[in-house]
Amino acid sequence: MIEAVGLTKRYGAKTAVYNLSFQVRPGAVTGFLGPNGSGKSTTMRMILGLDNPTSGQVTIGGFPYRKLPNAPRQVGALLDAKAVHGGRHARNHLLCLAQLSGIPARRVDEVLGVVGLQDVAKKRSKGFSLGMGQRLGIAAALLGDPQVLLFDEPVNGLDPEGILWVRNLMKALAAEGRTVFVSSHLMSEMALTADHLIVIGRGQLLADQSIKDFISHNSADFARVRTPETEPQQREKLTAALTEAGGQVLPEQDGALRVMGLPLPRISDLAHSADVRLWELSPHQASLEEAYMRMTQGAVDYRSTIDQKAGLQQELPPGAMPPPQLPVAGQGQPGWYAPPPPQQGGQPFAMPQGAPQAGPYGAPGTPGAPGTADVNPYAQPAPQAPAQPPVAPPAPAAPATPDLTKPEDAR
Ligand SMILES: Nc1ncnc2c1ncn2[C@@H]1O[C@H](COP(=O)(O)OP(=O)(O)OP(=O)(O)O)[C@@H](O)[C@H]1O
Repeated sequence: MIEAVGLTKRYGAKTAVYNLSFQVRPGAVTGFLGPNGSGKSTTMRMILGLDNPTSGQVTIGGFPYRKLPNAPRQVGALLDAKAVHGGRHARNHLLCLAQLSGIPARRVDEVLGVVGLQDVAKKRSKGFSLGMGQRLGIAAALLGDPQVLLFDEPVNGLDPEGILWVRNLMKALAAEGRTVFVSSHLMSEMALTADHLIVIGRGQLLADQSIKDFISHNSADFARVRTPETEPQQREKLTAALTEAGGQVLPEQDGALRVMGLPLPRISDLAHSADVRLWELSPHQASLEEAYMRMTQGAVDYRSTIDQKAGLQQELPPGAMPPPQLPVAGQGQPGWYAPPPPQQGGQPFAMPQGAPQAGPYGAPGTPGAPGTADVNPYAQPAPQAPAQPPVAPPAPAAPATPDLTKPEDAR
């Protein structure tokens, strides 16, 4: 198990990671998510003893990495696939790593087979594609047959077959009881691979929960309902009936209705009672991407502000009208990319603040832990922190978090 307690890392004036506490358990794939620059790689480097925390600590199986007996046999990692001596053959590269750790040479050929590089084992890695480099990095991580594995963006540059292979590999490693901690920006892939998520924003913990809970706490499922287009009054009648029954009804661009807060059978019954015919009644489940975008939208540091097509557009002659924009399904609607929270007053952005509290999975809190006495560089006068930040109970909406919508310098 990997355990971080009050982990903080500063680079000069820059706080890359702040007071991060979490556990990564064996037997599951734990996804590590966060926007660019949120501190994922820094956290992974501290786990691997490549960077020293400014305060707090992180241990693997109870030991800081540098104190782990025979660490390469216990922990394998892929941090930067390009960190390879390009002039060396793939096999020689792995052989060097194996010899440094007392791993027998036959294991090198084994892992080359596992990652599918056996045919290019004698080729210099500087000629490798991005995907081949990733495979070589994964081979290096597997070399010591470790119980704990860390992968920073392992599917970066892999083709669909490679992505599927990595997904199955991660799951298989976890199924063998290993601890698998993997970062990725590919939400669709993470949704298929990870069992549990740790999400950070600007170096701080935003969520530590199962994928299922993460999606349900940060997005809302809804039903799409369509009435006959030829009879608009039916749509009005149904909207009134659903609203009266406590549903939230939003018009979709194609004329359908998006209904939240009512189960499908109830919608069907209400339509029947109102004598409204339905052409469509379908369930829509929120995706991990929607939930993630919703949770992290206030913690994104790097966002394009410029319409990249602007410079390509020709100026219109005086008096001319621009051509009509083709509608994009759902775009501009409330909930596009950021569906409403599951319950009014939910606190999907709640982050740990205030008094030390119980850690995830009932781990002890961090009173007196190194780092907790630090001044939070992001702190603003904030109301009561939730008792269990990642899974905030319904409460009157309140900004329990620092204002992450402002750039750090402006706070
Ligand atoms: N050695 C360093 N010196 C100074 N600042 C650093 C250093 N390493 C990281 N940082 C800063 O710390 C912050 C976190 O960086 P980090 O690379 O950990 O983020 P990340 O979540 O891995 O980002 P990405 O998703 O883009 O890979 C960034 O603002 C980065 O500029």
